[in-house]
Amino acid sequence: MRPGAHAAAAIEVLADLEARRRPVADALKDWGLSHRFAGSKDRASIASLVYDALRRRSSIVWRLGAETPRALVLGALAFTRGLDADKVAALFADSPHAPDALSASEIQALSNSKIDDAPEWVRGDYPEWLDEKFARVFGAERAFEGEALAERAPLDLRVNALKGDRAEALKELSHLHAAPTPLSPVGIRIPLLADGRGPPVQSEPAFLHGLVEVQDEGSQIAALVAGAAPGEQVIDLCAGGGGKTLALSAGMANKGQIFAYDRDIRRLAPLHERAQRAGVRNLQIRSPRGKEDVLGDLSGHADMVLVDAPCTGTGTWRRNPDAKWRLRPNALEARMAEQDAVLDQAAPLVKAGGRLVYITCSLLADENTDRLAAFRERHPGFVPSDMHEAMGQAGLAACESHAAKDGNSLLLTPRRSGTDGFFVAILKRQS
Ligand SMILES: C[S@@+](CC[C@H](N)C(=O)[O-])C[C@H]1O[C@@H](n2cnc3c(N)ncnc32)[C@H](O)[C@@H]1O
Repeated sequence: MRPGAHAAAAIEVLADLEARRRPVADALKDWGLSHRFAGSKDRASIASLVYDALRRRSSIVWRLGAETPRALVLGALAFTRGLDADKVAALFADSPHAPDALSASEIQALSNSKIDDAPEWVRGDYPEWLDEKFARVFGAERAFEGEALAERAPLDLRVNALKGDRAEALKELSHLHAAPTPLSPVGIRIPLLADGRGPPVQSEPAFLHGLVEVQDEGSQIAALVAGAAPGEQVIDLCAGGGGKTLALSAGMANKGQIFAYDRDIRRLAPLHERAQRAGVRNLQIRSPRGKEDVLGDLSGHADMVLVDAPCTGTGTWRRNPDAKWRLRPNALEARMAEQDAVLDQAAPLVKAGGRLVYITCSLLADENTDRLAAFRERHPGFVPSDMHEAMGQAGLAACESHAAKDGNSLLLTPRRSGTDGFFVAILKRQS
């Protein structure tokens, strides 16, 4: 397929998304199934164009004065790929399967559009209803934070200390131009391919024998700050597929015990095989069993309970650009209620003197500092720990500038730390 045909296909996929309001991955998959002549490179190019269009949706609509799938693709080519109007016009004329030729008004819009006087939510490419919430956290910087959230995310790996060290992993992955990440001492970054995809690291021997795992640097930092130490009793209450569980186990050098739980047994399922590959030997997976309290025996038992809470995922929009346009106020309300519930569930599991680590991949204060303040009113025996101290102990002195002014939490963002957005706070149980 020629690039013009890729553009036409991207327009089709965006039209399907608009008509059926569903995740972009589903729409792309269906397109692939009904166009079997398209090879994997074609499908990757089409997906990359669709994702770029979604990343910049509101600024493209503002610049081109149209909200059609065609306008989104034109805007993605011009404003994220830097093609001038003549190059876009040539691309639209390069194949019989390309979209219709550019009109004079489209050429003019691509050549002259300006964005400087647009409101923050347009420049920052996030939904208008979130502007007030972004302003609360980022003030006058919010459009810049939004812009960074609209960039492509890097491909990061975590080196598994149970299997080897970073120097070894860098050597094994040198053909992929692997380099250390700037902040996490166990992080490796792999450059993306030209079409925005990462190379297939999951087929690399280093991955297959458990030396590396795919994990964003922000997620690595959140797990490192939690500071699971050898010999501790740790409960990972929202373990999901176990990204943080595996990182905690590596920090514990397989000594002590981790109990991994998630209320959704399907999410936990991959952890069994991942833990085996990673050489984890101190893990008990506590799968939910109907109404049975499978953590009942652990009341007051844990040195640490990690709550990697369900959230809106606003910090991960670089990886899921369609999610930002699908997010609605009622979904935020639902996540907040879940966060309160899971924090209440965590509290009695922590032993006196132990800690509760609260993590989200959201940037919204409603899901972060507000939830902690509400929790502390319900559970006055928990007090905030100093994040500077936690980061120092975790070998993350380079992250200290990302601590909140009061030192009680940490906020990472693509703009500030070059990672996905993560919020972390540690509460100590006094009584
Ligand atoms: C952000 S995801 C966890 C990601 C995972 N920790 C990782 O690093 O890969 C949040 C998880 O919380 C789970 N969850 C939501 N409410 C819960 C609850 N009340 N108890 C336990 N798990 C819950 C969801 O099923 C979801 O898997």
